[in-house]
Amino acid sequence: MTLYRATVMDTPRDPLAEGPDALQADADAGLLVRDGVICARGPFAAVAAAHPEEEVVDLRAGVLLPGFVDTHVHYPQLRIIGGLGRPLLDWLTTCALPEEARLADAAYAATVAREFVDGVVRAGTTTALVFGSHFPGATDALFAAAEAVGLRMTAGLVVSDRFLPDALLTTPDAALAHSTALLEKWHGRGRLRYAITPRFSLSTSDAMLDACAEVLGAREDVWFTSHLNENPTEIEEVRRLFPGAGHYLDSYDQHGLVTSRSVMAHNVHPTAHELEVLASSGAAVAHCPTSNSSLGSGLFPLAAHLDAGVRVALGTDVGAGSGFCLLKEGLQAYFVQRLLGPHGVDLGPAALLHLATRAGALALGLADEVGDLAVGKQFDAVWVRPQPGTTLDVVLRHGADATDTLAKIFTLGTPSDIAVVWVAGRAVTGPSAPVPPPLPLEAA
Ligand SMILES: Nc1nc2[nH]cnc2c(=O)[nH]1
Ligand SMILES: [Zn+2]
Repeated sequence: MTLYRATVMDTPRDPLAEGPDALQADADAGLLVRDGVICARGPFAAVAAAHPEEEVVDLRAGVLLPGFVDTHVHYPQLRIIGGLGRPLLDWLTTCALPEEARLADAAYAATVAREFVDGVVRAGTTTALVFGSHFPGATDALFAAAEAVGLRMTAGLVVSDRFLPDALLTTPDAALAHSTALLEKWHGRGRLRYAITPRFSLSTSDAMLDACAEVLGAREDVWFTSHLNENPTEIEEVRRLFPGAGHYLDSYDQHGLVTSRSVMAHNVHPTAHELEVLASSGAAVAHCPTSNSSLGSGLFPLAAHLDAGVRVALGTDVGAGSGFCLLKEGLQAYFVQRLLGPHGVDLGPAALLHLATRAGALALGLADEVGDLAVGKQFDAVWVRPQPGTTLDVVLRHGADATDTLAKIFTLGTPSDIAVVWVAGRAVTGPSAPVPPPLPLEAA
């Protein structure tokens, strides 16, 4: 067993529903971890007195937070982060899809998979819902890389049968066969799960969405993810392609793909009826604010989602998003709501922490295991410990209170301020993390 001594902050209750007091902030707390699970939490002196023989890890020089949960990120897009200045469909054609085609090369895909998982955990993400590749071998490499590092990951083969370059297309039969094979190999293995992943309605026929529904229907515990209502031109095209659908969400819903195990990315331009359907089905929305800002997709109507009772969490949407760190997404979510003026939601630091952690765990059906640092949860955690002398280090020493400290972490924090990341009690970054084999200098 290990006894961690730290300032601990988490949000087992929802500050958006209950107000900023829902922030749980414990100065000089003791967290006792056995077999990766938190088995005691309280004032350090009390926990230490009850367990005098345990090894103590002193983390008082920083702040301990729950591991971040990224509910929307694309593995094949790591190397094209930074493609600024284009709207969605132009960006896809120019930046994303040519790079995604390169993952046909198994060696290239394996290298990118390792770079991706490494980048994700270094940013403090311990749980992620990941868009895989259009290629089964490359998606297999992603699962293997996540397993090697220990990332808690839900992912799947991305499937499409129209609109994209030929190299990225498949048929409904092949999609069914390859998805099923990957699902059978990886779903439920350690911390890995499978998600059915049609790219978006624009690139999938009704027959392909039927194939997706067949895989989803075969298992109770498999997940579904796709894109929704991101950009006005995209929405118009979907309307044209699915004349029988009442709206964009309906193009999925008509195939039984909108359930409490569905996570829909973006939803920047929803109709009232779509919000009703999302709420009544229990589906969640992955809000990706740096992506929405970079592509000029729009200002996310968070208030409308919350008023309708739709579950919302955060996603980085790399490579349209600007990096893997949920701290930056939290800050950008805050900015977007500010820019909405009276229509924006007042996102305080506690709400940002909730969106970056427990809200994601709830969206992924994992809130009994992760998302906060309560007794009984997995020890998935990040230790925010900036290098001495950095601006974050300086301002953290002058935080007025816990909320102010958290505000400073979201405002200034970057992956380089995250000193250690644990998944299920095991360090996956930091000094005691296993050293992965070196990457080749040049991709094959
Ligand atoms: N942001 C984003 N939207 C998409 N819609 C379909 N594919 C994508 C993608 O790769 N990124
Ligand atoms: Zn996306």
